[in-house]
Amino acid sequence: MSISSQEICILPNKNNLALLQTNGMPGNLYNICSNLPATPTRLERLLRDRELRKYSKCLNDCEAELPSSTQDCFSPDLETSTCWFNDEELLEPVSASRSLNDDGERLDFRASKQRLLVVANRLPVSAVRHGEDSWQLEMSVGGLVTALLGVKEFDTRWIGWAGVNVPDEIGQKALAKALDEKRCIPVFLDEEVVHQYYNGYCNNILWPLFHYIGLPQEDRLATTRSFQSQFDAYKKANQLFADVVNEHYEEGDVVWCHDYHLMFLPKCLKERNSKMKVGWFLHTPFPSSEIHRMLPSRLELLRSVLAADLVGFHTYDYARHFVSACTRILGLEGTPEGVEDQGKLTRIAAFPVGIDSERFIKALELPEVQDHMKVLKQRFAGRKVMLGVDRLDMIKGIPQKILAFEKFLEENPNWRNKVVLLQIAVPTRTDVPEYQKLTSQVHEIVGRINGRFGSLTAVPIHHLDRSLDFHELCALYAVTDVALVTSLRDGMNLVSYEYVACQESKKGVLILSEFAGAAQSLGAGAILVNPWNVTEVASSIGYALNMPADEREKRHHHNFKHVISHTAQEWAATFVSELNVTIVEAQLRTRQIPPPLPIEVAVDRYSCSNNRLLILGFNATLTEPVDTLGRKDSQINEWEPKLRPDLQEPLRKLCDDPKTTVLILSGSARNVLDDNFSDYNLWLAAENGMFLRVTTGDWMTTMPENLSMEWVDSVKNVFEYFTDRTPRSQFEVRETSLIWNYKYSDVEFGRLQARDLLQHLWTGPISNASLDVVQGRRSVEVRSVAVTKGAAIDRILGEIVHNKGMKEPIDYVLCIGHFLTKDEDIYTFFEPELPSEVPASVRPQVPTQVRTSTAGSRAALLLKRNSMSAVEQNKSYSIDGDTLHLMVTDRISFQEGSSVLDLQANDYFSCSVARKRSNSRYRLQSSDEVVTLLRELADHR
Ligand SMILES: O=P(O)(O)OC[C@H]1O[C@H](O[C@H]2O[C@H](CO)[C@@H](O)[C@H](O)[C@H]2O)[C@H](O)[C@@H](O)[C@@H]1O
Ligand SMILES: O=c1ccn([C@@H]2O[C@H](COP(=O)(O)OP(=O)(O)O)[C@@H](O)[C@H]2O)c(=O)[nH]1
Repeated sequence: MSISSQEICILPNKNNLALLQTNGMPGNLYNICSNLPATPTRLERLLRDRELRKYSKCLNDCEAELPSSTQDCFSPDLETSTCWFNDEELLEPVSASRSLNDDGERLDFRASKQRLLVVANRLPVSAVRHGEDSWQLEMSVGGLVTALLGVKEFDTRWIGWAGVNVPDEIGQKALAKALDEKRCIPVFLDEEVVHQYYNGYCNNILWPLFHYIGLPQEDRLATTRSFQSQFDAYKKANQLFADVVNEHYEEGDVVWCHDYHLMFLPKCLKERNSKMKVGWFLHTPFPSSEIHRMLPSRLELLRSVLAADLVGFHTYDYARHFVSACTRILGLEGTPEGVEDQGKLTRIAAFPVGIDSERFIKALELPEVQDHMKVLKQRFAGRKVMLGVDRLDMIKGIPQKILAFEKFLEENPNWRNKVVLLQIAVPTRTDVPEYQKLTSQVHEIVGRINGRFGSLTAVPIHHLDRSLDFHELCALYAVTDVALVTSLRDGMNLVSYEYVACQESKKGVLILSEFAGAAQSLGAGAILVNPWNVTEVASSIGYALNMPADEREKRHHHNFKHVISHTAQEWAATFVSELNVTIVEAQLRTRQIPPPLPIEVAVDRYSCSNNRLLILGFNATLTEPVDTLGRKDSQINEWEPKLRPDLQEPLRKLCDDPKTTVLILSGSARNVLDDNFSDYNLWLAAENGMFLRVTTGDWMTTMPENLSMEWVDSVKNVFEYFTDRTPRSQFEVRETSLIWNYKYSDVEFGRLQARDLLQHLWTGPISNASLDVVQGRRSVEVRSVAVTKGAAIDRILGEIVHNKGMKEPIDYVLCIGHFLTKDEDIYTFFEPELPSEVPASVRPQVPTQVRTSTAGSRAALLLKRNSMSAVEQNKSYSIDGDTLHLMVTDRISFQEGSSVLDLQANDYFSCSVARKRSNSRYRLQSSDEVVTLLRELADHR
């Protein structure tokens, strides 16, 4: 067969090949291409990845059909790579993705597969020892193994625990060698660690909690006492996993950590190598933050997971719960993208797992499976068969299922000899007491019901306490009439997927718990039930058994389509692709994060200068950070920001230094600045610079004359409405702006209300006004477009220069603040490297490194040192109540060769405080660092 077959896929020709290559594909698909013409959006990148995956799969499919003679002509070294496990053998060779172009030239598209290190507590095989250095490997059972066995697109190695204690070196070496053939790498855990980490912390604490069973109740004191040692063992075990990963890691590898056993792993890995690409996926539900809050180690676990680049869950609900836990418990910012902490974004998303459906569908044709099917059909001839396949775990709701079946038999005597329930209950975690109790409980119920409804020749429930092999399982899935999945909570539940995959001919009915993740994907075709409602489950059994063929067909068709298109391969490829994209995005984003302020340099330049200007923001710069988590009732009274007590002394020293001018530039109202700074010798600029005073003088306004404030009343109405409806929110009416603040309210409710409030504003009072709506972290502010700190600064400077009678140009500027983006124009105002827009005719002559103004409105900066009268001539005053109005016009005459600002590039320090992204040159993490900085400056006169 020729491979140019267009029905199968679009094969590369010279043109689209060129396109792939210019995009850096596929050879360097996962490396950042610094010379990309334009940065594609995430969607574009993901779509491109998806296309490439389809494309590469297509090439593989085409190749599988190549005549051997065609295959032979490819170079043999391309054939050596091996791929991930297949069903029985675990390993199979992988072929290269190759093709011919239109001109018959051979193209090799098998980009070397990306190396993937899968790290999970359990390896896909469990080891059984047969002698000092002899091991037998058996497949492990569980959804995680099933899901990951379907992953074939990568050059994968699996790192995990082999489920056995191997204390001796000979045994360890022999096991490592046996596993190596299966591309598995063991992590050796000693018995005590396993007991405390796996049986204890993982399966007795995290597992029940994540499935809403809560923390152990019975022996509360013992659990409380052992909690810390179990958590210590958990961390130790995670570190052991990290050590093995580090040993095998190669640059560029993707490290994919799995499940609740390894929540600490992302942190361990990133601490050692921050460049490692780390993803973490949870196979269980992530519960509501109200449940997660109960965990004594709640903070540490969340923080460790957030060290990953990408965090994945089966469903949107679990992802939502996780984000909510991070906002409520850690006080971090949840965004549609994920969770942000100090500028670092951890992407959070849903990636519903699937199965390798083809494996199941093909297996049905195998003679062994056909034989099993025949035996089963004969064995249960004349009866309908219902199937349950679960690990014997309390989350699976096996007792509830059996009780519902009992109720059905009770209420439907006509069905008593006509239906049977086959329940496969695979023993699991048998060392944990809760699981041992469950086994006896289930046996007891089954015995009672069989005694009640059984006869000499038949029983209604066939209960098996063991696992089945793959062929037996497929046969069971194929011949049964109804599958009954009644999990009380379940991350996904792959049994339901497998059942659907095997029912193409019989079109059996799936009864599925609404508390399984699978309900979100198979809910349309399944009968959804609340497993706690035994009556509902019993009647659903009746409905399923009596369902007409056409309805069964429709329902099955719906689900079958989903199962064959949402496969394990697709799941893994999407996750890894998203992880790669996330890394690219993070690198693009870090470009917007300024570097930390080099405090020593800032201090050094300060001490070398003669006329310094310090511009300090107030809120979150000179105040204590708001502790959103430890909100105490008393704090609600502290709406007004307060200067940090530890800043009083350094600030006083700075203000009293004749070589230093301090300007507090804040959005706050005048009275707030008066209350905090009246005793200092400095300048106050309130309401974003619209009001100005030196503390020895009166307030004056720098407001532009034509500033319209007609909108205030209508915006006030909207703010009042939302304040009434949002507990602990508050609004403030300033003279030039209105601000609604919800920093003490419930974060999520506050954010919802803010969204709603914006809608009201945009569609109502401000729709035609020349206003800006500025969204802060926990606030919404409305102000006139003309009101910004950068717009006010030239007028302020003019007044300061004049008032102080400065004889020397300002040769050092430090401008620090937790400013809104709108106000960051203050940083650019002083930026020496910006091109000048001042007309050449009026531009003064300045040394080359010295800044020149960027706009005519910055005229005050360019005042001739000795002609302060120029300011005088262009200034007018008027008095309105207690406010002195200061009007500075731009009609200032310049003289060549001098300036009030003689600022070299390295004497200018713009610095954002506690902002994730900023246009400032530098950043400080919090006001604590501001304290350090100001103390240092104060000590250098
Ligand atoms: O290895 P064990 O401790 O005996 O437990 C077996 C596995 O159980 C859990 O599986 C989950 O993963 C499935 C696939 O994503 C999902 O469908 C199911 O709902 C989950 O319960 C556990 O998360 C795994 O770590 C265990 O290996
Ligand atoms: O005798 C058995 C019973 C179950 N399974 C497999 O165990 C997995 C169970 O996954 P599921 O997601 O339903 O639940 P989990 O056990 O992971 O909680 C499925 O892939 C089953 O095919 C198996 O291999 N042999």
